[in-house]
Amino acid sequence: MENEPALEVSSSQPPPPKPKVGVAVFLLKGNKVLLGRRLSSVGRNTFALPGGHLEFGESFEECAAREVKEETGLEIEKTEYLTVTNNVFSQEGKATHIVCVFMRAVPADLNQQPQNLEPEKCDGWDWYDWDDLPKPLFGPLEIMLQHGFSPFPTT
Ligand SMILES: Nc1nc2c([nH]c(=O)n2[C@H]2C[C@H](O)[C@@H](COP(=O)(O)OP(=O)(O)OP(=O)(O)O)O2)c(=O)[nH]1
Ligand SMILES: [Mg+2]
Repeated sequence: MENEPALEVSSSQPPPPKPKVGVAVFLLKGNKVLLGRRLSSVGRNTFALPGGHLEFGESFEECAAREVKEETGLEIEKTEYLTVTNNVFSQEGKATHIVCVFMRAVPADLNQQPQNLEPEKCDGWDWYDWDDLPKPLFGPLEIMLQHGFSPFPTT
């Protein structure tokens, strides 16, 4: 058997950053959507959907259910894929690249109130009328809306 080429010993340079995969969930109740004001460094003080990063081996639906449960305590159902966006931005001098998968879902129990289970990341969750959304929205969300995106099913 031929010898494997010797592994190149890396120099002191850190490895280049890689894109991450985010999953964000339009949780819908009538004409309302669940939003919370972010306290995380990315998009601080802007209103965003519940969501987070895809874990190794997870489906988009599993990630959506896990993140919504971790952040709000709500169980979701009728989870469906909507769209994907490619977000490259610079935050506090740090380049960030996130491919974000947007899902929609409805709460399993319409009477269950969202809880703020990660208060270090979010100021609190509330339902907002689609026609009267709070400002400012998280950048990637704002751009989608400016392009006329709607998460509601067309029937
Ligand atoms: N939560 C959320 N993330 C979004 C939205 N739009 C969007 O592009 N993303 C992207 C950028 C976020 O940095 C990325 C991951 O979400 P996140 O920032 O809430 O992550 P997290 O700390 O809750 O998750 P984790 O690292 O603990 O898994 O998804 C949105 O409306 N809400
Ligand atoms: Mg999150």
